[in-house]
Amino acid sequence: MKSVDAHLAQILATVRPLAPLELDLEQALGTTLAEEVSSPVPQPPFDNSAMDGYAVRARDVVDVPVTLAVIDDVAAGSSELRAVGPGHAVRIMTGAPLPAGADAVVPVEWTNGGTVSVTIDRAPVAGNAIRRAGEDVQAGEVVLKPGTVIGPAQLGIIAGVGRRRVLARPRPRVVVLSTGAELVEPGLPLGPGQIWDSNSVTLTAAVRESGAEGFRAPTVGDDPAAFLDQLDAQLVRADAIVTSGGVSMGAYEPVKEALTPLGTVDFEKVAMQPGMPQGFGVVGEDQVPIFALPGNPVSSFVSFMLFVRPALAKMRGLPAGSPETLSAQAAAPLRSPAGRRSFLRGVLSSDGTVSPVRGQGSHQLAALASANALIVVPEDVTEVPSGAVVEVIRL
Ligand SMILES: Nc1nc2c(c(=O)[nH]1)N[C@H]1C(S)=C(S)[C@@H](COP(=O)(O)OP(=O)(O)OC[C@H]3O[C@@H](n4cnc5c(N)ncnc54)[C@H](O)[C@@H]3O)O[C@H]1N2
Ligand code: MOO
Repeated sequence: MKSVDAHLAQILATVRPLAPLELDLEQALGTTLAEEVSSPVPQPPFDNSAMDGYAVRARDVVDVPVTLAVIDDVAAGSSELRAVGPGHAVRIMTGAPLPAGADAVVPVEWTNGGTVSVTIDRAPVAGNAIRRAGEDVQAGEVVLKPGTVIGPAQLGIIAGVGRRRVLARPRPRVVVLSTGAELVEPGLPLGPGQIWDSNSVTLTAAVRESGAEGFRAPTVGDDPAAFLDQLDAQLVRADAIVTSGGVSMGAYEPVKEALTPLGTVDFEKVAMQPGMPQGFGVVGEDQVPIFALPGNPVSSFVSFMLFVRPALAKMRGLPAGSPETLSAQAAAPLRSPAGRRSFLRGVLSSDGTVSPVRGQGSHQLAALASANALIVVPEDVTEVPSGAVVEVIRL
């Protein structure tokens, strides 16, 4: 059997980062920056007030209370400014440019709020409540580096330095395709022998949570030709395809039957539990990566976390590898089949212990939904005593 690490290594050697595109601000959230972004001007671009109050010369407000003549009123956005001379004050709002001559701002709370003259009863130090030009960023300074994921604050600084478009790797478009004649759309009634399709819902959500765009394609039955038709139809909008079901040893395995003759997708047994049967390769003219995951609900989800998620990270231009683990103490004894790496479903507590959930079958989706971690038991370990230290992957 192929090892988990060898399977991931093959996947990561195959998938490529998506080519960067010029994206509008509206499209850039969640994408990966592929250029340096710098500010053409200092930020703030000019000295300005940090508070609503009065711009003054600090040396005029040493002995308080003192009354000064209010010679002007400046709001944020004002451009015509009168200089502050001896005995003068200018009423100023937060963000408004500091008039020449002034070297301190007195918050309105320290005054009587006058508009013709103002009485100030607390002395400011020079520089009080002034935000200096360039205090955040110097002109030409780099504010974001390539490889940064653009979240809300990063998008904000891109806009804040005046950019409308940015060069970034887009979020991969991933089509999720469930197969199985027994599958019924959630919300519709079940007939005999049928179950509701949960895998495509889980996997599409997992795609989105991995920073990619997930599209849930219509489910196909057990017919390899119908599967290939659906695949063909979906390939036009896909940077990657994830399928579920139809990859094991049964009489009707549409994914395996349809893809094996192409010669570009391998179906193998990977030494893990759950998730042993795995298909991976490329399809179509553009050599789109395809992940043919096993149909058991827990198996497909665990496979996604171990193989698809790192691949999506690589496609996004981010560091990619095995999921991060942390150490925890097993709160109960654990069992694992010899020669396979187990990913048991567990609940990780804040006290650093992890308890396996009841129901470790690869069909037990409700048990998975009650877990917040996968407990990793190595290939050469079959029993873990209670209290032993184990590695866990947070879900
Ligand atoms: N003789 C063998 N039988 C099986 C083997 C084996 O090595 N030899 N491997 C087992 C393992 S391990 C797994 S995992 C499954 C994988 O099966 P398939 O990928 O072919 O998946 P299906 O047979 O289509 O379905 C398996 C199971 O999962 C349910 N399922 C499928 N799709 C969905 C969906 N979208 N939503 C919810 N549930 C789904 C399906 O009804 C089956 O119960 O094979 C074992 N058998
Ligand atoms: O390996 Mo299968 O994925 O256990 O259920």
